[in-house]
Amino acid sequence: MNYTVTTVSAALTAVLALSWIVRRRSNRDIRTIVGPPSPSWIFGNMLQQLLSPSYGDYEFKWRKAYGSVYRIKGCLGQDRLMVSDPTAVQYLVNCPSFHYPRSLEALLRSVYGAKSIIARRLGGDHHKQLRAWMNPAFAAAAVRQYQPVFARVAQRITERIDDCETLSIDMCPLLSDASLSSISEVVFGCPVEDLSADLVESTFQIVHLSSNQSASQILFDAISNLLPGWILRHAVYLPIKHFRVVRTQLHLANREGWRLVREKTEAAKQGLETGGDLYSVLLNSDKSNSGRLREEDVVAQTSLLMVAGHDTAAKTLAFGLIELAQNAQFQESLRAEIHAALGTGRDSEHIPYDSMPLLNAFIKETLRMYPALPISDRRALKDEVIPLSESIVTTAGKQLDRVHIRKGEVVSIAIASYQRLMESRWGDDADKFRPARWLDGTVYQGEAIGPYANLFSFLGGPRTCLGWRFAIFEMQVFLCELVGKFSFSLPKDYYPRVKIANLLLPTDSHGNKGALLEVKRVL
Ligand code: HEM
Repeated sequence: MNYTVTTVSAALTAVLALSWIVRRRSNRDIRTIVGPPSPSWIFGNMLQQLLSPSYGDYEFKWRKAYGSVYRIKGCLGQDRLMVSDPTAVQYLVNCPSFHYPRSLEALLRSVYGAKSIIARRLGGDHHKQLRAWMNPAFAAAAVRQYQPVFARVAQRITERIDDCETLSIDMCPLLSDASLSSISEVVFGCPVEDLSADLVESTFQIVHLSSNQSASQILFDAISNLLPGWILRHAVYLPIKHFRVVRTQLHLANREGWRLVREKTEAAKQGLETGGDLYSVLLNSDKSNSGRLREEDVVAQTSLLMVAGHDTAAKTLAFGLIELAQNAQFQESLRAEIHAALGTGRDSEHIPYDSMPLLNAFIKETLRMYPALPISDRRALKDEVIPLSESIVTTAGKQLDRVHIRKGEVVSIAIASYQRLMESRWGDDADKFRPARWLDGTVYQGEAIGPYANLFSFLGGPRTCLGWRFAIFEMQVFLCELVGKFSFSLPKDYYPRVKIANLLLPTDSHGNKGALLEVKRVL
């Protein structure tokens, strides 16, 4: 009895304390911004946003009803700003006063390591320096040289499809294995089979763990964000299964990273050819102007490149194939374009990938409708003012052309919502998958805010995705191979859905993950 009373009192005290912290931090400006009613104090609108049957069921309607800047309720009565206004999102990614929420920052440090480029974002100059070193390996000319690797890996997907005994194939594992193979060959200079099997398994386990979303996880994240950073950084040492997986990943990635780096430096010392892989390029590059990239800095990128570089591209491709399967006519036209580009007997090395209008319109439309990261939260490190491209009217009837944000408040960059803006960006049918919009002049041609096609799928500003050219080129090569050789259609009674669990995931109508397609040889 005493035990129960104590537990209930402790829980009540904790809830009151958390609600006091949240209220103390809340800001009048945000509270007067219009937004949907909240169905629950504990979860606010978060379950609608993150656990709806299909991602965007609520969010895309809210955007239409309340505009490109509106307020939703987070867990425990917290106010959150949802932003898809083009000026505002651009400001959020360029302004150094906005950083990851504490729980995400702690997670990124734990999975990728404190010295990985993504965890060094607060380091300002250090982050800039690391990017300057890594950038040349991701520049257009460098990425072009990876073509034979992408083509070889794509052929292996074909072989695996040919080996399948059933007509219906879940394309997700095939694409996931293939993108990890590309990363392994391009970044580390060896086939994925030569990497430590434990590390490969651990990488897939991390992807698997991060592709689950639940109400308790959402609440846990919200509470974590209220805790001081040092507690979160130490929490990873708790004896909990998820944390053990995270610790193992970082340990294995560091061990493998050092093995690869030592092998490459040893080979270079002996005057042996080390190849054109990214790690060799980074280790051998001449840094006479800005100091040398240390070996430990190269090693520190191993976990990040393995996890972030493969799952994003694989999921994007899976969504693209699901759309193709639902549009037989476009699929035929795309295949005809690929066959024409291949010509008679021309090998894939000579395909003019950038001059294929349907292929590139299709990739842009896939990235627009299915940004791997549909929403990205930022925490204000100090009081800030976010400018807007269009003014908004508050619940009190006041017109705002900028929004005041207080230190500690969370703003969500609504990437997927931005990519469905009608009037100012993508046209009246922005909710529809229609690659032709990129060819018929529908899309906005003005000032670009992301690195590619005015999209925000790779974010923008000084922390734009480093691998965006890599991802585009890989998708071009994989699609030419797959659509050139196979036709894709949806199995009977299969209704694809889109879920979110950190990244967007394809599922069936029962929530089972995967992209099940009927795949038939056509060439
Ligand atoms: C379709 C595929 C991809 C998408 C949609 C994508 C998207 C993104 C996004 C949105 C970010 C910013 C994350 C944030 O700030 O929260 C990011 C960062 C990053 N991405 Fe990608 N990515 C893709 C593929 C790749 C590939 C293939 C690589 C490497 C080979 C890569 C390497 C990186 C790195 C290193 C960063 C961190 C950059 C920094 O912190 O300065 N990405 N990516």
